[in-house]
Amino acid sequence: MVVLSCPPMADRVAPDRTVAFLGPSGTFTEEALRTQPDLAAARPLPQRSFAQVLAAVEDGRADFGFVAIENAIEGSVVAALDQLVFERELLIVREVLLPITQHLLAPPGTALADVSRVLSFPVATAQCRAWLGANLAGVEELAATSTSEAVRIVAEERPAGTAAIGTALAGSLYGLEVLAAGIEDHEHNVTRFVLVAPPAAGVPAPTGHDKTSIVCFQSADRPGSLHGILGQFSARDINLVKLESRPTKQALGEYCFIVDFEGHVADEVVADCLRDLHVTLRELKFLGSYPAAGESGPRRRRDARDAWAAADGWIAGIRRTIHDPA
Ligand SMILES: O=C(O)C(=O)C[C@]1(C(=O)O)C=C[C@@H](O)C=C1
Repeated sequence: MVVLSCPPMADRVAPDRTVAFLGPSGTFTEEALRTQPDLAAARPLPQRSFAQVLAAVEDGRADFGFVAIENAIEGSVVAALDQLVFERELLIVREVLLPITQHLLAPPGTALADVSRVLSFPVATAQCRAWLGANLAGVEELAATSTSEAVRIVAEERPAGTAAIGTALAGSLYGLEVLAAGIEDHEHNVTRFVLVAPPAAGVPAPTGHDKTSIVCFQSADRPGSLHGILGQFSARDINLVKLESRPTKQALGEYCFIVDFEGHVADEVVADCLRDLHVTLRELKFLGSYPAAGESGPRRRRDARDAWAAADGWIAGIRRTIHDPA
Protein backbone atom coordinates (compact mmCIF):
# COMPACT_ATOMS: atom_id res chain seq x y z
CA MET A 1 0.00 0.00 0.00
CA VAL A 2 1.63 3.22 -1.16
CA VAL A 3 -0.75 6.09 -0.65
CA LEU A 4 -0.10 8.94 -3.01
CA SER A 5 -1.33 12.45 -2.67
CA CYS A 6 -2.11 13.83 -6.09
CA PRO A 7 -1.51 17.57 -6.27
CA PRO A 8 -3.31 19.59 -8.94
CA MET A 9 -1.17 20.66 -11.94
CA ALA A 10 -0.43 24.12 -10.49
CA ASP A 11 1.03 22.57 -7.33
CA ARG A 12 3.34 20.05 -8.98
CA VAL A 13 7.05 20.71 -8.54
CA ALA A 14 8.82 21.63 -11.81
CA PRO A 15 11.88 19.55 -12.84
CA ASP A 16 14.21 22.56 -12.51
CA ARG A 17 13.35 22.94 -8.80
CA THR A 18 15.68 21.62 -6.07
CA VAL A 19 14.36 19.38 -3.28
CA ALA A 20 16.47 18.89 -0.13
CA PHE A 21 15.97 15.67 1.86
CA LEU A 22 17.72 13.42 4.39
CA GLY A 23 20.48 11.47 2.65
CA PRO A 24 22.65 9.82 1.56
CA SER A 25 20.89 7.80 -1.14
CA GLY A 26 18.72 4.97 0.14
CA THR A 27 16.83 6.61 3.05
CA PHE A 28 13.15 6.01 3.63
CA THR A 29 12.77 9.71 2.91
CA GLU A 30 14.14 9.16 -0.59
CA GLU A 31 11.79 6.18 -1.07
CA ALA A 32 8.84 8.36 -0.07
CA LEU A 33 10.01 11.17 -2.34
CA ARG A 34 10.22 8.73 -5.26
CA THR A 35 6.52 7.84 -4.89
CA GLN A 36 5.84 11.38 -6.16
CA PRO A 37 6.63 11.58 -9.89
CA ASP A 38 7.22 15.35 -9.85
CA LEU A 39 9.57 15.20 -6.84
CA ALA A 40 11.45 12.23 -8.35
CA ALA A 41 12.08 14.32 -11.50
CA ALA A 42 13.27 17.43 -9.57
CA ARG A 43 16.90 18.15 -8.61
CA PRO A 44 17.86 16.19 -5.46
CA LEU A 45 19.89 17.81 -2.65
CA PRO A 46 20.69 15.15 0.01
CA GLN A 47 21.54 16.58 3.45
CA ARG A 48 22.87 15.15 6.75
CA SER A 49 20.07 16.27 9.11
CA PHE A 50 16.52 17.60 9.25
CA ALA A 51 17.93 20.96 10.37
CA GLN A 52 20.18 21.11 7.30
CA VAL A 53 17.27 20.16 5.00
CA LEU A 54 15.12 22.99 6.33
CA ALA A 55 18.00 25.47 6.48
CA ALA A 56 18.68 24.78 2.79
CA VAL A 57 15.10 25.85 1.99
CA GLU A 58 15.28 28.97 4.17
CA ASP A 59 18.58 30.14 2.73
CA GLY A 60 17.49 29.50 -0.86
CA ARG A 61 19.83 26.60 -1.77
CA ALA A 62 16.71 24.44 -2.18
CA ASP A 63 13.20 25.35 -3.33
CA PHE A 64 11.59 22.61 -1.23
CA GLY A 65 12.45 20.40 1.73
CA PHE A 66 11.08 16.91 2.33
CA VAL A 67 11.14 15.48 5.87
CA ALA A 68 9.59 12.70 7.99
CA ILE A 69 7.28 14.15 10.61
CA GLU A 70 5.25 11.31 12.16
CA ASN A 71 5.51 7.54 12.51
CA ALA A 72 2.74 5.08 13.35
CA ILE A 73 4.86 3.33 16.00
CA GLU A 74 7.03 6.13 17.37
CA GLY A 75 4.69 9.14 17.05
CA SER A 76 6.06 12.52 16.05
CA VAL A 77 9.55 12.80 14.59
CA VAL A 78 10.24 15.62 17.02
CA ALA A 79 13.58 16.68 15.54
CA ALA A 80 11.74 17.67 12.34
CA LEU A 81 8.50 18.83 13.96
CA ASP A 82 10.25 21.16 16.44
CA GLN A 83 12.20 22.75 13.62
CA LEU A 84 8.97 23.58 11.77
CA VAL A 85 7.20 24.76 14.93
CA PHE A 86 9.94 26.82 16.60
CA GLU A 87 12.88 27.43 14.30
CA ARG A 88 11.63 27.92 10.76
CA GLU A 89 9.15 29.99 8.78
CA LEU A 90 8.14 27.41 6.19
CA LEU A 91 4.79 26.13 4.91
CA ILE A 92 3.73 22.50 4.50
CA VAL A 93 2.54 22.13 0.89
CA ARG A 94 2.04 18.35 0.64
CA GLU A 95 2.00 15.21 2.78
CA VAL A 96 3.04 11.71 1.72
CA LEU A 97 2.48 8.42 3.57
CA LEU A 98 4.89 5.52 3.13
CA PRO A 99 4.60 2.01 4.63
CA ILE A 100 7.89 1.29 6.42
CA THR A 101 9.62 -2.12 6.36
CA GLN A 102 12.84 -2.31 8.37
CA HIS A 103 15.65 -4.71 7.44
CA LEU A 104 18.67 -5.89 9.40
CA LEU A 105 21.57 -5.61 6.95
CA ALA A 106 25.14 -6.90 7.23
CA PRO A 107 28.17 -7.74 5.07
CA PRO A 108 27.77 -10.98 3.07
CA GLY A 109 28.48 -14.08 5.14
CA THR A 110 27.47 -12.53 8.50
CA ALA A 111 25.26 -14.70 10.76
CA LEU A 112 22.85 -13.29 13.35
CA ALA A 113 25.09 -14.78 16.09
CA ASP A 114 28.00 -12.59 14.82
CA VAL A 115 26.10 -9.35 15.50
CA SER A 116 27.10 -7.51 18.67
CA ARG A 117 26.24 -3.93 17.60
CA VAL A 118 23.36 -2.40 15.66
CA LEU A 119 23.77 0.94 13.91
CA SER A 120 20.85 3.02 12.61
CA PHE A 121 18.86 6.23 12.77
CA PRO A 122 17.33 6.22 16.30
CA VAL A 123 13.73 6.63 14.99
CA ALA A 124 14.25 3.43 12.95
CA THR A 125 15.90 1.50 15.81
CA ALA A 126 12.97 2.42 18.07
CA GLN A 127 10.53 0.87 15.57
CA CYS A 128 12.28 -2.51 16.05
CA ARG A 129 12.54 -2.48 19.85
CA ALA A 130 10.62 -5.75 20.48
CA TRP A 131 12.35 -7.60 17.63
CA LEU A 132 15.80 -6.56 18.90
CA GLY A 133 14.86 -7.63 22.44
CA ALA A 134 13.72 -11.03 21.24
CA ASN A 135 16.48 -11.72 18.71
CA LEU A 136 19.52 -9.64 19.64
CA ALA A 137 19.08 -9.01 23.37
CA GLY A 138 21.87 -6.96 24.92
CA VAL A 139 23.52 -5.81 21.68
CA GLU A 140 24.92 -2.30 21.67
CA GLU A 141 22.79 0.26 19.79
CA LEU A 142 24.63 3.02 17.95
CA ALA A 143 23.18 6.10 16.25
CA ALA A 144 23.82 7.24 12.68
CA THR A 145 22.53 10.38 10.95
CA SER A 146 20.13 8.29 8.80
CA THR A 147 19.41 4.63 8.05
CA SER A 148 21.30 4.77 4.74
CA GLU A 149 24.29 6.43 6.41
CA ALA A 150 24.30 3.47 8.84
CA VAL A 151 24.22 1.06 5.91
CA ARG A 152 27.01 2.97 4.15
CA ILE A 153 29.22 2.92 7.26
CA VAL A 154 28.72 -0.84 7.80
CA ALA A 155 29.40 -1.55 4.11
CA GLU A 156 32.42 0.72 3.67
CA GLU A 157 34.07 0.79 7.10
CA ARG A 158 33.15 -2.75 8.24
CA PRO A 159 33.09 -2.03 12.02
CA ALA A 160 33.47 -5.41 13.78
CA GLY A 161 30.25 -7.30 14.56
CA THR A 162 28.07 -4.42 13.35
CA ALA A 163 24.80 -4.68 11.41
CA ALA A 164 22.65 -1.79 10.18
CA ILE A 165 18.88 -1.27 10.19
CA GLY A 166 17.62 0.31 6.99
CA THR A 167 15.87 -0.02 3.66
CA ALA A 168 16.32 -2.95 1.31
CA LEU A 169 17.23 -0.32 -1.29
CA ALA A 170 20.20 0.91 0.81
CA GLY A 171 21.28 -2.72 1.32
CA SER A 172 21.53 -3.29 -2.41
CA LEU A 173 23.01 0.17 -3.12
CA TYR A 174 25.90 -0.34 -0.68
CA GLY A 175 26.30 -4.13 -1.01
CA LEU A 176 24.93 -5.50 2.28
CA GLU A 177 22.84 -8.66 2.66
CA VAL A 178 19.48 -8.91 4.38
CA LEU A 179 19.98 -10.82 7.66
CA ALA A 180 16.34 -10.36 8.71
CA ALA A 181 13.47 -8.69 6.85
CA GLY A 182 10.40 -6.94 8.23
CA ILE A 183 11.79 -6.49 11.74
CA GLU A 184 9.53 -3.55 12.70
CA ASP A 185 7.39 -4.27 15.77
CA HIS A 186 4.01 -3.62 14.16
CA GLU A 187 2.96 -4.56 10.66
CA HIS A 188 1.04 -1.32 10.02
CA ASN A 189 4.18 0.77 10.24
CA VAL A 190 3.68 3.95 8.23
CA THR A 191 5.62 7.22 8.22
CA ARG A 192 4.16 10.56 7.24
CA PHE A 193 6.43 12.93 5.34
CA VAL A 194 5.83 16.57 4.45
CA LEU A 195 7.03 18.74 1.60
CA VAL A 196 7.77 22.29 2.79
CA ALA A 197 8.40 25.55 0.93
CA PRO A 198 9.07 29.20 1.80
CA PRO A 199 5.87 31.18 2.58
CA ALA A 200 6.40 33.23 -0.61
CA ALA A 201 5.62 30.07 -2.61
CA GLY A 202 2.01 30.43 -1.38
CA VAL A 203 -0.64 27.99 -0.18
CA PRO A 204 -1.63 25.09 -2.46
CA ALA A 205 -5.10 25.36 -4.04
CA PRO A 206 -7.90 23.55 -2.17
CA THR A 207 -8.70 20.08 -3.53
CA GLY A 208 -11.73 19.31 -1.35
CA HIS A 209 -9.59 16.72 0.45
CA ASP A 210 -7.24 18.88 2.48
CA LYS A 211 -5.64 19.22 5.87
CA THR A 212 -4.53 22.30 7.78
CA SER A 213 -1.80 22.41 10.45
CA ILE A 214 -1.47 25.15 13.05
CA VAL A 215 0.40 25.81 16.32
CA CYS A 216 -1.53 27.39 19.19
CA PHE A 217 0.51 29.37 21.75
CA GLN A 218 -1.66 30.12 24.78
CA SER A 219 -1.83 33.59 26.35
CA ALA A 220 -1.73 32.12 29.86
CA ASP A 221 -1.72 28.71 31.49
CA ARG A 222 -5.26 28.75 32.88
CA PRO A 223 -7.98 26.15 33.43
CA GLY A 224 -9.92 25.31 30.30
CA SER A 225 -7.53 26.87 27.76
CA LEU A 226 -7.20 23.65 25.75
CA HIS A 227 -10.96 23.15 26.07
CA GLY A 228 -11.41 26.63 24.63
CA ILE A 229 -9.22 25.82 21.61
CA LEU A 230 -10.96 22.50 20.97
CA GLY A 231 -14.36 24.13 21.36
CA GLN A 232 -13.68 26.31 18.32
CA PHE A 233 -13.33 23.16 16.21
CA SER A 234 -16.22 21.18 17.66
CA ALA A 235 -18.59 24.18 17.37
CA ARG A 236 -17.91 24.19 13.63
CA ASP A 237 -17.94 20.41 13.14
CA ILE A 238 -14.29 20.48 12.03
CA ASN A 239 -12.63 17.10 12.54
CA LEU A 240 -9.23 17.05 14.27
CA VAL A 241 -6.70 14.63 12.80
CA LYS A 242 -3.89 15.12 15.30
CA LEU A 243 -3.37 17.02 18.53
CA GLU A 244 0.01 17.20 20.19
CA SER A 245 1.48 19.33 22.93
CA ARG A 246 5.16 20.33 22.79
CA PRO A 247 7.20 22.26 25.35
CA THR A 248 7.72 25.85 24.15
CA LYS A 249 11.32 25.67 25.51
CA GLN A 250 10.67 29.01 27.29
CA ALA A 251 9.81 27.66 30.76
CA LEU A 252 9.22 24.32 32.45
CA GLY A 253 5.59 23.28 32.07
CA GLU A 254 4.85 25.76 29.26
CA TYR A 255 3.37 23.97 26.26
CA CYS A 256 1.97 24.84 22.86
CA PHE A 257 -0.55 22.74 20.93
CA ILE A 258 0.04 21.49 17.40
CA VAL A 259 -3.28 20.80 15.69
CA ASP A 260 -3.88 19.09 12.34
CA PHE A 261 -7.47 19.21 11.14
CA GLU A 262 -9.58 18.49 8.09
CA GLY A 263 -10.19 21.39 5.73
CA HIS A 264 -8.41 24.23 3.94
CA VAL A 265 -7.93 27.87 4.91
CA ALA A 266 -9.94 28.65 1.74
CA ASP A 267 -13.01 27.06 3.41
CA GLU A 268 -15.05 29.78 5.11
CA VAL A 269 -15.67 27.59 8.14
CA VAL A 270 -11.92 27.04 8.61
CA ALA A 271 -11.13 30.74 8.11
CA ASP A 272 -13.78 31.62 10.69
CA CYS A 273 -12.31 29.15 13.20
CA LEU A 274 -8.79 30.55 12.65
CA ARG A 275 -10.06 34.12 13.13
CA ASP A 276 -11.53 33.24 16.52
CA LEU A 277 -8.35 31.42 17.59
CA HIS A 278 -6.25 34.38 16.46
CA VAL A 279 -8.29 36.67 18.69
CA THR A 280 -7.89 34.52 21.80
CA LEU A 281 -4.37 33.09 21.54
CA ARG A 282 -1.05 34.78 22.27
CA GLU A 283 0.21 33.52 18.93
CA LEU A 284 -1.23 31.37 16.18
CA LYS A 285 1.28 29.92 13.73
CA PHE A 286 -0.09 28.73 10.39
CA LEU A 287 1.91 25.71 9.18
CA GLY A 288 -0.07 25.18 5.99
CA SER A 289 -3.17 23.92 4.16
CA TYR A 290 -2.33 21.09 1.78
CA PRO A 291 -3.85 18.05 0.01
CA ALA A 292 -4.49 15.23 2.51
CA ALA A 293 -2.91 11.87 1.68
CA GLY A 294 -5.11 8.79 1.82
CA GLU A 295 -8.73 8.21 1.09
CA SER A 296 -10.43 8.39 4.48
CA GLY A 297 -11.19 11.45 6.51
CA PRO A 298 -11.46 14.87 4.98
CA ARG A 299 -13.97 13.96 2.26
CA ARG A 300 -16.45 12.92 4.95
CA ARG A 301 -16.65 16.48 6.24
CA ARG A 302 -17.50 18.17 2.96
CA ASP A 303 -21.26 18.02 3.54
CA ALA A 304 -20.90 19.85 6.85
CA ARG A 305 -18.70 22.50 5.20
CA ASP A 306 -21.19 22.93 2.35
CA ALA A 307 -23.94 23.39 4.93
CA TRP A 308 -21.80 26.00 6.71
CA ALA A 309 -21.19 27.86 3.43
CA ALA A 310 -24.94 27.82 2.77
CA ALA A 311 -25.56 29.25 6.26
CA ASP A 312 -22.93 31.91 5.60
CA GLY A 313 -24.70 32.85 2.37
CA TRP A 314 -27.99 33.05 4.25
CA ILE A 315 -26.52 35.47 6.82
CA ALA A 316 -24.88 37.53 4.07
CA GLY A 317 -28.27 37.76 2.33
CA ILE A 318 -29.92 39.13 5.50
CA ARG A 319 -27.07 41.57 6.16
CA ARG A 320 -27.33 42.98 2.66
CA THR A 321 -30.84 44.21 3.60
CA ILE A 322 -29.67 46.21 6.67
CA HIS A 323 -30.59 49.89 6.21
CA ASP A 324 -27.79 52.33 5.60
CA PRO A 325 -27.77 54.57 8.75
CA ALA A 326 -27.00 57.69 6.64
O1 LIG B 1 16.77 7.48 8.16
C1 LIG B 1 15.96 7.39 7.23
O2 LIG B 1 16.02 6.52 6.35
C2 LIG B 1 14.89 8.37 7.13
O3 LIG B 1 14.41 8.64 6.05
C3 LIG B 1 14.34 9.00 8.39
C4 LIG B 1 13.15 8.23 8.98
C5 LIG B 1 12.48 9.08 10.14
O4 LIG B 1 13.03 10.06 10.57
O5 LIG B 1 11.39 8.68 10.59
C6 LIG B 1 12.10 8.04 7.98
C7 LIG B 1 11.24 6.98 8.02
C8 LIG B 1 11.36 5.92 9.04
O6 LIG B 1 10.33 6.17 9.98
C9 LIG B 1 12.67 5.94 9.73
C10 LIG B 1 13.56 6.95 9.58
